[in-house]
Amino acid sequence: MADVTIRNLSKHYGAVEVMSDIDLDIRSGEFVVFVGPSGCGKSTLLRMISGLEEESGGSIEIDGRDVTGVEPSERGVAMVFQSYALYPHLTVAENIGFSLSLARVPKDEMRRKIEEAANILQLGPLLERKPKHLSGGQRQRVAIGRAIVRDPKVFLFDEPLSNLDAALRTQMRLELGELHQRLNTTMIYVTHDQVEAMTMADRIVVLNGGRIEQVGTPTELYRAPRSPFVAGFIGSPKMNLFEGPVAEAEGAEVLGLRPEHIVVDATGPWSGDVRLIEHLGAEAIAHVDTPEAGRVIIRLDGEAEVRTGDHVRLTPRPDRMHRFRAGQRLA
Ligand SMILES: Nc1ncnc2c1ncn2[C@@H]1O[C@H](COP(=O)(O)OP(=O)(O)OP(=O)(O)O)[C@@H](O)[C@H]1O
Repeated sequence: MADVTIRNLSKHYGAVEVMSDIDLDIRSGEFVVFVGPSGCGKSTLLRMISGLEEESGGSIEIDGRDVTGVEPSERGVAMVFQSYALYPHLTVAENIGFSLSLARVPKDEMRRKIEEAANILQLGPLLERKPKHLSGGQRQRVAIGRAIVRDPKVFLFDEPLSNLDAALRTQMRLELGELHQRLNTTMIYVTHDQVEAMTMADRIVVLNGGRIEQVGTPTELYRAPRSPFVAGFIGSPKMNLFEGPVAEAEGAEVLGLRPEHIVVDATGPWSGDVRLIEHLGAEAIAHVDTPEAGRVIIRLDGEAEVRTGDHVRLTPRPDRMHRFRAGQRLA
């Protein structure tokens, strides 16, 4: 368990600054997810916390100790990579225990730690297998086991589920959530997938262009996105964003409505043609062309009697309207 405190952190490669002004307080035991589009800097930030990437400016504290410039192995962190990075010639047990054998941990203790990790991750029966005889999900568990035996103060995950199929990803999300509850250790997790962020995080850090856009719980980001960028990035399907009124001095407003806040209603003020419906079972997503607001996406009950080609009337819920100006949320 450890706090992670980041102050004024920056990173440049030569003359190119890819990250700046990063201030972040991660609390002990929190599950924090860094999310953002490709190239926003989430891996760079994680790698700076791990020590794999050198900080260009600012500081990082882990558990009250300034680790800026400290070697990765001395920071008390363990990282799990997307690629698993397992040794093909070693068994599951040897892979999990690799760092312990390097550290010359006594055999008994090593065996106990490997078994403990294997139990948590349900790898017990597979300990003597080589990685090539494991499924993708099992390999990822071995990579996590290797992190667990190191007893880190902070776990760092870099897109660990990206190579798994959709069903397995969902299952591993749950398993990681349970692992976090069980170990109660600070975990920092990088993903470009906002669904992963929403389902797993205690708090989400949204990054954009090397800066933090917003930090908050999934509900906070969903209910009160601070910028049109966060509004469009968090939530699936995306929030509908429209051009709003233009005030002479302040410029144009951007208005936003979530798909569930535009409802089909025979007396609604908007009208539109349904161009496409995506049926998801319990709900359906309709894409509707309206003269009033252009193409809007709405969320329907799965049993709603709406079909492609239908003409519908819609009511936007004014109480759920988000308003932004100059990239910032208006009260
Ligand atoms: N060694 C490097 N030299 C120059 N620029 C780099 C280097 N490594 C990363 N960058 C740049 O830094 C920025 C952040 O990269 P980073 O890998 O952290 O993004 P990311 O958000 O993790 O993206 P992705 O989801 O695609 O992995 C990018 O613009 C990238 O091109």
